[in-house]
Amino acid sequence: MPVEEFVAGWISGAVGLVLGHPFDTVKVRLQTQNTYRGIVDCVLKTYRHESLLGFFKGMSFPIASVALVNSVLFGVYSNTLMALTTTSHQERRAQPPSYTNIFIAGCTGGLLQAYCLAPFDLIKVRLQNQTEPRVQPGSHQPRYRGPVHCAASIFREEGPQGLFRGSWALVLRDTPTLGMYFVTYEGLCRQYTPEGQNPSSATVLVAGGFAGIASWITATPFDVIKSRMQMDGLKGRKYRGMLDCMASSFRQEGVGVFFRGMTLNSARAFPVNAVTFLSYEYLLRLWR
Ligand SMILES: CN(C)C(=N)NCCC[C@H](N)C(=O)O
Repeated sequence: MPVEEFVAGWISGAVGLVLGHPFDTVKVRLQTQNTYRGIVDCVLKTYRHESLLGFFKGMSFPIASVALVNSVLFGVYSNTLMALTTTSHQERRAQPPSYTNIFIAGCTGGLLQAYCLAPFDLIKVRLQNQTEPRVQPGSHQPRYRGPVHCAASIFREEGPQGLFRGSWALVLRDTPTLGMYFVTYEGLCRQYTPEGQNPSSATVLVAGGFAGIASWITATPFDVIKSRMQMDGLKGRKYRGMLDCMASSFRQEGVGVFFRGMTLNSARAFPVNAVTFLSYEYLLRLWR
C-alpha cells in the first residue's frame, strides 16, 4: 500500500487548513447563531470582541487530526482507485481511469474520512462558537477551556455517542461531494494538460481550487444541518434528529437557510484546495 499517498494527504491538508480556518470560523458562526447581520458584521464583532485570535478558535484539534483525516481521504481515494483500475498514482497519467471509477473512489474516501472527522469537527464547531474573549483572571469563563476539556465534557455530559453528534449529516455532506471533488479535479487537469503528461503547477492550482468550490457549493446545505446538529445538545436538545433539524430550520428561516455560509465556503475553498492539491502532487512527485 503506497504510504506516501497518506503522508502527502496529511501535509497538504495541514497547509490548507491554517489558511482557511478564519473563513471557517465566520461561516460556522453564521450558520449556527442568529445574532449577526452578515459576513461583515460577524467579522467586525469577532475582531472587536475577541481580537484576531477569535478567528483561530478551535484550530488545534483540526491541525492534530488533519494527519488522520486527510491521509484517510487521499489514501483511501488513491488505493480504491488502484483496486478498481490496477494503476498506481504514477501510471495514472498514461492510463487515465474512468470518471465513474474516480467518483466511486472519491465517495469511498469521503465516507471513511467523515467517520474519522466527526468527533474532531464537533469539537472545532463547539469551540468556534464560544464568543468570549481570551480568558483573563476573574473574567467570565467560557464553557470549554480548550479542546481536551471540550471532548471530556461532551463525553461526560452527552455520553460517547455525543462525540458523534451530527455525523449522519457529515456523512451525507462528504460522500457524494468528495466523489464530485475528485472528478472535477481530474476533469480540469485532463482538459488543460497534454495527454500523458503531468499537469503544470498552475493547472493543479486552478483545478484544485475549482474542485474545492464545486464540492463546497453542493455540500453547503448538509454543512448547515451538520453544524446545527453539532451545536444541539449544548443547552438541551432542540431537534429530534437530522430530519427534524432540516424541517424546523426550513419552517423558521425559509429555504435560504440551506445556503447560509455558501459564499464563505466557496471563498475559503479556492485557496485551501488549490494549496492542498498542489502540495499533494508536489510531494508525490518528490518521493517518486
Ligand atoms: C466538500 N467537502 C467536504 C470537501 N471538499 N472536502 C474535502 C476538503 C478538503 C479541504 N480540507 C477543505 O476543507 O476544503
